[in-house]
Amino acid sequence: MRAAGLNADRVDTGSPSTLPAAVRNGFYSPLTPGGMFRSGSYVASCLSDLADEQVQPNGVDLTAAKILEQVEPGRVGTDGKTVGSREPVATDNDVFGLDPGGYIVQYAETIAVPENHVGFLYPRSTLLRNSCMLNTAVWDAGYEGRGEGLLQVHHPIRIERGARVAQFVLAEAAHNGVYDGSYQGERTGAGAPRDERE
Ligand SMILES: O=c1ccn([C@H]2C[C@H](O)[C@@H](COP(=O)(O)OP(=O)(O)OP(=O)(O)O)O2)c(=O)[nH]1
Repeated sequence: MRAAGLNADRVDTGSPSTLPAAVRNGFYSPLTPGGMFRSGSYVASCLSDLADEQVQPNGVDLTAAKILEQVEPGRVGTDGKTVGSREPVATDNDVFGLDPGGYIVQYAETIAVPENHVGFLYPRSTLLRNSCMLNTAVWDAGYEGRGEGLLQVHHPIRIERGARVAQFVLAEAAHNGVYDGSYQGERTGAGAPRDERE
């Protein structure tokens, strides 16, 4: 990620020099409060377009709006990156029939990660129990958008559009600045469809 407005949250640990450099330099303290995971209702307050059944004890379930298949190579370089083009997987009666392979899932919900927090996403265990996995990255403080994940299918599966596939959780966290990267505001623009369910 890229961070805007660097605002180092240093802590005075008073730690002896035998501690790791990150602790000595004040960037991390085992005594720093934080790392506390928030309740499902708190997480729900940071998301829009939710149904009651999506709010779980420790987080909020996200639904699959669209599933895509990558058709052109992407690029990750030292000077930037590009995402290769993808094409939507067709549905049959609103069901994605997926053969083994890698797919991109676009979530229906808009997430706004509040300051002093970091987000993590986990697959619904039913995916794992069906030989599928959802791979995810870090959700930065200040990010807002409808994100994406990598769905690995190791055995054919049928996923209905709008079905719950993942759970998003929020933990309190110190951070340096807020998210200001290229994915800020993705799929939320005015004039864009409310979501991509149709
Ligand atoms: O599984 C995930 C994890 C994160 N995000 C969102 C939230 C995160 O804040 C944003 C950017 O992620 P990251 O910082 O990893 O992107 P990058 O590859 O470093 O690109 P950039 O520097 O343009 O942000 O994407 C997702 O959509 N899916």
